[in-house]
Amino acid sequence: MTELKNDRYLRALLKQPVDRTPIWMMRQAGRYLPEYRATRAQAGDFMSLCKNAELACEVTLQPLRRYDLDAAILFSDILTIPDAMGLGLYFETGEGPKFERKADSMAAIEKLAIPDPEDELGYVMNAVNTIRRELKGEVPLIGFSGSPWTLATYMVEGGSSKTFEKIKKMAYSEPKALHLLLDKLADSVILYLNAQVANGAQSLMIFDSWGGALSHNAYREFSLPYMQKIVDGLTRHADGRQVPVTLFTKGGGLWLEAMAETGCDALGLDWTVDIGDARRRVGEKVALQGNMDPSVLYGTPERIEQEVKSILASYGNGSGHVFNLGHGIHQHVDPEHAKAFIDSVVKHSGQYHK
Ligand SMILES: Cc1c2[nH]c(c1CCC(=O)O)Cc1[nH]c(c(CCC(=O)O)c1C)Cc1[nH]c(c(CCC(=O)O)c1C)Cc1[nH]c(c(C)c1CCC(=O)O)C2
Repeated sequence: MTELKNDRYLRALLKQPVDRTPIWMMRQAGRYLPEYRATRAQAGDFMSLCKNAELACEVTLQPLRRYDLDAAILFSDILTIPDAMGLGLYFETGEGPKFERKADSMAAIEKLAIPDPEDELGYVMNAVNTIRRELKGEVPLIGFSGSPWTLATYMVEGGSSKTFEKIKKMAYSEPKALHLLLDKLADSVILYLNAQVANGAQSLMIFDSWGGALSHNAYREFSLPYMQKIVDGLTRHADGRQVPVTLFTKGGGLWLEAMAETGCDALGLDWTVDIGDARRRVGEKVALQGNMDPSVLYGTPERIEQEVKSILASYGNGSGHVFNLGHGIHQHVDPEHAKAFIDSVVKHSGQYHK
């Protein structure tokens, strides 16, 4: 067990005192960085990059060499689980993820097996091990997974969707089939995340990227209960420390109180909520991560700094805030603007932790 040299990210998630607000960026290893594009070209395609532990480790570390980040995130994808279930994931340039086979009927869903994380997903565990070793205790490593609902959208639709027509049709006409799929996914995610912890992940995040597409009632039927099942099934301690769990429903601002009741440690916020209001609503129950609109990074460094100051002021004094973007960094952002963002958080957040 290596002592962490910088643990302010873990401390903030547990609302323990910190010297300044920690920061990391969703999709911090990605196409906005020229060194990422070079390593990806070397790997061939995106999934080959995920499956090569040395190269996945290299791209995980790239943003940490440039910026004062307080956490590393495993380089992988949420769609590894459906791929391991046999759906055949592939990426077509400019079109996002696609599956060769869909899970769009009771018959197809009944056939799906729960993947063994050390076997079909062994490449992810190799990456976790390699990254944890190469981080040398500098900052904690975040492991992650998609939420069952979000994974199911890709599996039923066969790829990305704007309307979620097929899965919503299933939700209202064949709810038993969808519940079976979500339940199998929750079981798969529990095994997968616990294996990530066993292999070295020090914190976990669940991406419910499409929970916000659901109605008020449907969110409580198809997304939240399965995240609850996951939270209940996770390993919460490793290496003598608590492993904090963050739930992020994009577009989930209306449901923060309900999410905070799951027993998770933190909630991710997109940019549609005011972080100070969110803090008042969830009280002492959970920490908050977020919530700058990634598009602000298209603005000037001065504009970025102004936005950072306003979010810090809205959260106010004390621990429990992990600074982040409200969603992944866009591919056409200037890496110097990402630097201005991170440097502003480092520069202005100390005053809230006196
Ligand atoms: C919905 C979702 C996916 N993947 C993920 C989510 C949840 C978060 C979110 O809401 O954005 C999660 C994800 N994907 C990736 C990470 C790596 C860690 C990080 O730096 O945050 C994480 C945490 C790498 C990636 N995952 C992907 C890339 C780009 C692939 C490339 O190099 O071409 C990266 C860096 C591919 C991917 N994978 C997925 C999409 C929609 C895409 C983009 C397709 C495109 O824009 O062409 C599914």
